Amino acid sequence: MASSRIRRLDLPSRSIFRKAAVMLCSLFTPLTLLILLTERSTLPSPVKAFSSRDTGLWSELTGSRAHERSRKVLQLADSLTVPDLVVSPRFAGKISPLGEGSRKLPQALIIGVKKGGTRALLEFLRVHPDIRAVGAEPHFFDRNYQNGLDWYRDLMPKTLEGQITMEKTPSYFVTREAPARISAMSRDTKVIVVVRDPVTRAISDYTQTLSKKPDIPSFESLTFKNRTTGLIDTSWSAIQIGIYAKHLDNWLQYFPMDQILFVSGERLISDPAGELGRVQDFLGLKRIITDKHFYFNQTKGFPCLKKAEGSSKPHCLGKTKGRTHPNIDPEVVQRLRDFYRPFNMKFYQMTGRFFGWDD
Ligand SMILES: Nc1ncnc2c1ncn2[C@@H]1O[C@H](COP(=O)(O)OS(=O)(=O)O)[C@@H](OP(=O)(O)O)[C@H]1O
Repeated sequence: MASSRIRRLDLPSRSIFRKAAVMLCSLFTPLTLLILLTERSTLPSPVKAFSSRDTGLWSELTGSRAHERSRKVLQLADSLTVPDLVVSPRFAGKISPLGEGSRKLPQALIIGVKKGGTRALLEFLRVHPDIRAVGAEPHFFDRNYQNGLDWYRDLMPKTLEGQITMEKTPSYFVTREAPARISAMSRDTKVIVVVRDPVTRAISDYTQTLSKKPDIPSFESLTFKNRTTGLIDTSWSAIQIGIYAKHLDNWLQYFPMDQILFVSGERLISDPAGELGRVQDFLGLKRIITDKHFYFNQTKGFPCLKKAEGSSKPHCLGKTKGRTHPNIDPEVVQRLRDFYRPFNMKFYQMTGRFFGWDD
């Protein structure tokens, strides 16, 4: 009797529990999916798989019907990596993992230079709770401008008031039309340029191309128009990009010097916290990223993050960052040093900062 009473009492209570469980599941499943899909990630490597330079994807995507598709690819590239579910304690209550806030056009851009250390700077900056950045390179102001500002805005992560939206595309610095276009978006845009010794930058650039096309001619033969006369081929992009003073001249037609920050690519490696301090000041942010965030990884040979954004694990940049460079004929290196010296001097004068590439 007792047992049959228990069974009678049990049946309705079990069904109530089952109903409650089903209700909870149906509530939490879409919620979890929403959280996973809403926000973006931190790790650069899968994102880089979509980089136009790496895959030639953009040439496929630039047709008129293709821009919606390309926007989706960039958004997918961002959502492919680890979702940003860990909310900084400082931000608890301010950030909503449900994706509150709105997408805004960037207020600050890392515009260059290619192989200067732009990925390291962006990854380090993303640790700051007041910075939200796109992981992939949108190439809006050079290759995708025809897609329009709404397309561009749609690529951006959602931000709350006070947060800064950022992206990095290193080719902007050498794109003639970029400063006018960025100024047309907003005259107040802050731009950051990571610069590195133009000779090592050129070798780094060549190393990247060589890794994709092992059959290209040697660095030495590409450097010269005529090896006997020693005439440098300034039309080779690896050389051209390093004439910083010339590119900067173009930017100064549209932006005052106090809206442009130059980060030393060398110091970003030897003293990341010091350079990050300057960047945070420039962006008007509290100095939250300090030397406590970095450690030097002996195996990698570079500073790495003790904790990446949205993660509790140490994080170094991927294998394509910090490659071993081929040995270049020292005479060619010297010739390049002589070639760049006057342009470097002009650049130091223009920026008011001595970068020490000509010691
Ligand atoms: N912390 C850290 N870890 C790894 N690599 C670092 C770091 N800081 C700066 N660098 C230097 O960044 C160089 C690559 O520059 P970019 O990220 O601007 O390259 S790219 O234009 O986006 O392809 C890359 O150039 P290479 O050494 O020639 O590979 C690095 O020297």
